[in-house]
Formats: sequence, C-alpha cells, structure tokens
Amino acid sequence: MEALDALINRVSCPRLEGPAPTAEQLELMLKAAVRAPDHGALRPWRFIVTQGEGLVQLGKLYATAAKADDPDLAPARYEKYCNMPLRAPMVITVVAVTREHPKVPVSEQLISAGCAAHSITQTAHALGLGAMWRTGEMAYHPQVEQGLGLAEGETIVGYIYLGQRCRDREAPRLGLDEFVTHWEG
Ligand SMILES: Cc1cc2nc3c(=O)[nH]c(=O)nc-3n(C[C@H](O)[C@H](O)[C@H](O)COP(=O)(O)O)c2cc1C
Repeated sequence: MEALDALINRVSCPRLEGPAPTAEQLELMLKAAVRAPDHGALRPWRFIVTQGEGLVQLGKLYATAAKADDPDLAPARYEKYCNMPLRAPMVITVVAVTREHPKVPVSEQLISAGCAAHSITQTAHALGLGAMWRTGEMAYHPQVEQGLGLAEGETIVGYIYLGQRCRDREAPRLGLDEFVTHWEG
C-alpha cells in the first residue's frame, strides 16, 4: 500500500480474527513504532507483545483487578473481563517510559509513546491487517500495571489489538475547514 493511502485511509477494526500477525509483520510494526518523533532521543516507550496463552492470562489479570475493586462482581462480569483481550489474536501493550528531564516534559514523552502506538496502527493498516487502539479502566488499574511489570514512571498509553480484519471499513471523510485556520499575524 502506498504510504499516503495508508496515512489518509487508516481505520480502526473493532472486530479482529486470527491468525495473529506474523513475526515479520510484528517486526515491521515495531520498527515503525521506534521511529516515532522523540524529543531528546529518550526512547520513552516499550512494547509488551501478548498472544496465545498470554491473552488468557491478561484477561485473568483484568478480571482479578475488577474483582479486587468489587468483591461482589457478578460471574458474568468476571467472564467479560476475562474475554476482553481475546477480542484479537495479538495485543501489543504500549508503555510510556517517562522520567523527569530538564528539557523534555513528561507530557512530551507521553506524546512520543502515543505516536509510537499510532505508528503500530498505521503499519498494521498498510500491511492489510486490522488494528484497534483500546484503553479503558484496565489501562489505568494499579493491579494490572503491577501484573504487567510496570515500574515507576511507566504508563500504559494503549493496548493495540491486532489481527485480520473481519470486514473493511471506509475512512470517514472529514472536512478540514472545521479544524484548520491559517494565521498571518
Ligand atoms: C488513547 C486512545 C484510547 C482509546 N480507547 C478506546 C477504547 O477503550 N475503546 C474504544 O472503543 N475505542 C478507543 N479508542 C478509539 C479507537 O481506537 C478508534 O480510534 C475509534 O473507534 C475511531 O475509529 P477510527 O480510528 O477508525 O476513526 C481509543 C483511541 C485512543 C487514541
């Protein structure tokens, strides 16, 4: 796919199916991710790749965290948390690795990690794969952060769900006038 086509027509795919991206596809997505713009070359990101049994374990981590918040959690809700990561055959957890820096505020480091996450979705689209950036409460739960081994200064910026597209979606055509002005002083 041409680069411009991929950039302009990327869409998210809420419904994904197997097989998971191949090792080659995964490498391309991660290579693109680490080329995200990065003030100070801090490389403020890391990527946790989960598939197969790992997805089952991730679901259990979510459900256990939800149960810790609400000991009366209904079994159906518990099950729902278990099934969340099973919506795709691969999930890449994008982690912002931030630290205090004299020139680069933490907010910029978070933006860089977000750009890295977006590069994964763009590359997935260019490869003909489907991707969906998700967060939700399980991106911010301390028990999930601990289970995934996050350290101080690390934040989940997104779970990128990846797989084969169940159906093709058209990118919405947004008029630019609403968002763009030209400033001439
Ligand atoms: C930081 C971030 C977190 C998101 N979290 C969710 C989420 O938890 N659930 C969801 O349905 N969409 C979430 N989205 C939105 C989808 O990834 C997607 O962008 C949206 O459905 C619009 O589809 P499109 O990308 O094809 O325009 C998130 C997007 C971003 C940037």
